[in-house]
Amino acid sequence: MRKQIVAGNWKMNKNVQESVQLADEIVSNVKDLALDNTRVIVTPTFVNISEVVKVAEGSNVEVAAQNMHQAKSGAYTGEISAEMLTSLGLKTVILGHSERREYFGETDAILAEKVDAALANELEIIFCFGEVLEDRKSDNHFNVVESQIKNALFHLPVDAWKNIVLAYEPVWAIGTGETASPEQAQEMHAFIRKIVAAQYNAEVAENVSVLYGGSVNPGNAKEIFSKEDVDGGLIGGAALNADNFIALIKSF
Ligand SMILES: O=C[C@H](O)COP(=O)(O)O
Repeated sequence: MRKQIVAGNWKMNKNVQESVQLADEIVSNVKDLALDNTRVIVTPTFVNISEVVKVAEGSNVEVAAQNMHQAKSGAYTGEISAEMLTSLGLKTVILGHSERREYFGETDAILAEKVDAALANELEIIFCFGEVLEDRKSDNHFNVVESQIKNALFHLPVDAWKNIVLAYEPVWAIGTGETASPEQAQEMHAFIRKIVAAQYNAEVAENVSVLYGGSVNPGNAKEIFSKEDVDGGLIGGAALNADNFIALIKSF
């Protein structure tokens, strides 16, 4: 049975004290929840990961990274390798976020390399993709999503998929307050499962968790998460406040 996941992407927010405080509030609130089939993940910015790892140690809150470089090591000023993440005890990295694609020029080809580097280091990947508004308006959203997934992930062997989580994030819904309707999310998630099944098999498609991201908040999460093919969310703004984040975890 695939896992439900609530992952908070803190993006470039919170200094070290604020990160520790937020992590602390989340850890102490999540501690008493029965999370049989739900994973809770927080992703602080790189410089705050170590401190947040200390707070989350021994708890049911996982810490992940927002990005990594594809090279093993070397002259890549300002970058972080997969091995650096695993050396902190991390097990998961987000790749392909639309902000990385838009502001840092991450192409499908670069993302395929990052995917390979992460998996070579036994990191699980939360792989993000999603269409921009023009694609949605011109009814091109399924093609865009299919090509993003295909170009970065379909070269992988079947067994690599146990380390893949998919996150559909329509760009027009990120940080805008405008969410995809639960029906739009369900429609896309079902499509994603269909193309994964066609490329691999029904079991891979059934087992992969597919998260929705884009203006999820405590007011709309329940309805979105209740959809058959929606296995949770990748949360931005609402993950920066412990009460909101906890409410989302309780929304299944
Ligand atoms: O990674 C998270 C997404 O970009 C969603 O961000 P948001 O919840 O602020 O719209």
